[in-house]
Amino acid sequence: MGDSLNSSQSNSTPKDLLSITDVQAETTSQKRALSYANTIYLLFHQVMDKQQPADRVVGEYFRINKKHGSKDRRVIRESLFAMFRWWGWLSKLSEAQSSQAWFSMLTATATIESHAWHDIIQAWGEFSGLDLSKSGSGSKSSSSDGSGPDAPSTAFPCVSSKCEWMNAQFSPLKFDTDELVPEWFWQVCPIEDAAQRLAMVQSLSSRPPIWSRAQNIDTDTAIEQLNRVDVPAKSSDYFSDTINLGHKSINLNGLPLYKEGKLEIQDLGSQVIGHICAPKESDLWWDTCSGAGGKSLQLRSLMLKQNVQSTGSIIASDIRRKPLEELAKRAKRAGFKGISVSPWKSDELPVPHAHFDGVLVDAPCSCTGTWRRNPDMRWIDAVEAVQDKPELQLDILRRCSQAVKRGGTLVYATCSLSPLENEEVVNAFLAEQSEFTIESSTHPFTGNETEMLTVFPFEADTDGMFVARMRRS
Ligand SMILES: C[S@@+](CC[C@H](N)C(=O)[O-])C[C@H]1O[C@@H](n2cnc3c(N)ncnc32)[C@H](O)[C@@H]1O
Repeated sequence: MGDSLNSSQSNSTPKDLLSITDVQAETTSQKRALSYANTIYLLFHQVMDKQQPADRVVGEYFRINKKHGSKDRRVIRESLFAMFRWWGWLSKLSEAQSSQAWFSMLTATATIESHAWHDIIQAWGEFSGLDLSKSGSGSKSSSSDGSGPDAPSTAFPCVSSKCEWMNAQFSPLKFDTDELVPEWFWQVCPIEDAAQRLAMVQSLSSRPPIWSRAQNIDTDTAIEQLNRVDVPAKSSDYFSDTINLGHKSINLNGLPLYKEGKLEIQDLGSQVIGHICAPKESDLWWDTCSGAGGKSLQLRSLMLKQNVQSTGSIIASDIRRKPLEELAKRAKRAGFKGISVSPWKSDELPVPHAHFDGVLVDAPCSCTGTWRRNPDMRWIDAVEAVQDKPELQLDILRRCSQAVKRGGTLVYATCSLSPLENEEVVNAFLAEQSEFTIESSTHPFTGNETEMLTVFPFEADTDGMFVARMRRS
């Protein structure tokens, strides 16, 4: 049994452990491979069986199991998250319910993701009994110890080539790219065009980079400072304050720029929403579902970019107190004075009616647009995650719209890719509220002029988002 399974997992039932009676680990690599396999198995089942988000499960596991070094953490974390990305295919291998099947899944995952820990992958391959020569695999990347960044994989440049490999390797089983997301996703997020459908699967099967925003600092200066501490930061083609921080995880608290409030993590797709709000420097905005204030901070930063003496301000509200406390910390770190909080205490507005130049409703939603970062959610959630939301979304939008003053702006946004939570909610609202009309906007990534704007993840390597801007007459 792998040595990763220590006393911290003692309340796990035996069925939580991989039963390895038919595998003999002899070499050091084999022993480590076995240990990783056990840990990944345990974490995978904790996520799937208990429906707990993988991020939280992994975070908690490493908090308790401090003995893991950085390579262990990387192998376990990346293998686990990769398994959710490919679970639509791997689940077909799991039907055998044997330890060999688990090793086959680990080997297939590591191979199609071109992971760098070759000694471990080789051991998993040996335990699985797979004949990897069958499908001409053998993608290698530059780092053999798993500590460095992976070289880009030339073996599997796209999801179709990965699919071909699976079909060749595991024949007579059949694999199709559409299966990488659950069937219900296509029902509530229909895409007719085959090329777009493939692009959607391709993006949902890969991780976006870490996107951030420079605030209170010139973007080029921020990028220079980040490059000096080996963060591969670069600008984006779309917004002047956006910084792409690459794919490697970063210790933000070790970055002076972050500690000084000059760098905020915010996905580029999410940044589109602030630009569609387009607040003027002296505006008063209400961020109605602010969470920890990603958009509040962006709105304030956009005001200050127009005028450092900006007199504008933002009131942030949420039904949860903790994120509002976090927002207050972030605003303090940035030195932003114009942000205050006003929590929701009931269905009554926590702010005055007909008072704001702009109201942003970044509504609670199914979060299907964030599946690239949380690949487990597609298997934990069911279609109800989408179908349950529109009634609440329309209710929040309806109530919050009362705070918009005449001539003011109302923006509705979600990180859902489903028209049920997006266009249909906005259309239902417009049908009952004749004072509001929709305004068209330019999609920043496609250049299309459109009334309601969906940011698809494949357009600019982002999360998926939706945003619509309305005006009160
Ligand atoms: C999509 S998140 C907001 C993300 C945030 N705007 C940001 O940029 O980080 C939706 C937020 O709506 C809040 N929420 C849920 N139900 C709500 C309700 N009935 N009224 C107001 N806020 C609600 C949630 O607590 C959550 O923080």
